[in-house]
Amino acid sequence: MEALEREYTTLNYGVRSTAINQSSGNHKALKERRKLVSIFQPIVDERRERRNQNEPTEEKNMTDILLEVEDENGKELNDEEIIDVLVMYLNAGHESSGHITMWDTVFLQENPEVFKRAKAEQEAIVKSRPIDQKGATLKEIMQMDYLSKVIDETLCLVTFSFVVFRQAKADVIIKSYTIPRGWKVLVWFRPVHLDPEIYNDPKEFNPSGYDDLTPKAGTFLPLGRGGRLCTGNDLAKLEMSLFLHHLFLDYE
Ligand code: HEM
Repeated sequence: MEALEREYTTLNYGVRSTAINQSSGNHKALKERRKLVSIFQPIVDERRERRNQNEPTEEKNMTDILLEVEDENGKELNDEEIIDVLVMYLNAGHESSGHITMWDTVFLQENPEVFKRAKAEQEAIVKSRPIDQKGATLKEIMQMDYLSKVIDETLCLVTFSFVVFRQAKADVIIKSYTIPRGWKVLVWFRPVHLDPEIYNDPKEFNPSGYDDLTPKAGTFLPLGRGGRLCTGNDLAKLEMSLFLHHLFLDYE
């Protein structure tokens, strides 16, 4: 696991950098990616072999499912495609929520009033819980209104995925500038979240700012938008809520 984390760290440093030369972050990231592929390949080989031999597996995992899927013409994924999905999911699903949770704890520590209010909400939820209930339920998580705002504010302030890549499918005109069809575009999310015309005091950590706010389309982007919206957005929020729920209740 530690070795995987090291490879991912280098990959992440270079993933949004420009391919300038052999010592650039981008070049190193591609090198680390090849290492990750070589870590995943034997896993895919082993699972494929089991499948070919019809060997029962104790537990079906994501690799097994990816080996099974077919498109509308019955075409299966090849090894490269399967490994691509595995590399991407581990990265997208692990680093991001861990990072934001870390920032949640930092902002909560720096803002004792917010901490107090968020803790009180959790304590109230637990108070009205049946005595024999173990752990938080989904219904309770839906009631964590203030905690949800704490997480949204952290997501916004940090904007972990600060930029995404797109390619213009047609000529696009924005404020008299033309982005020609086929051009690659970097879409910067962070300046949107830090724009004082959209958010009051955007650099302040203020979860209550969401009390009466219905963000206008395209102004809340920490989890992306449109067809490529983060597939793990609900899972990420669930993970972060559960972590903070236990942090508030079990630690001083
Ligand atoms: C706080 C946590 C997270 C943040 C901030 C985050 C952010 C994002 C953003 C901004 C995108 C859009 C990228 C783009 O438009 O090109 C994205 C896509 C994606 N995320 Fe997340 N994510 C988080 C957690 C997760 C988790 C937990 C998973 C999976 C378990 C996940 C899986 C994915 C996948 C698969 C995509 C690609 C979707 C596609 O291109 O169709 N993410 N994420």
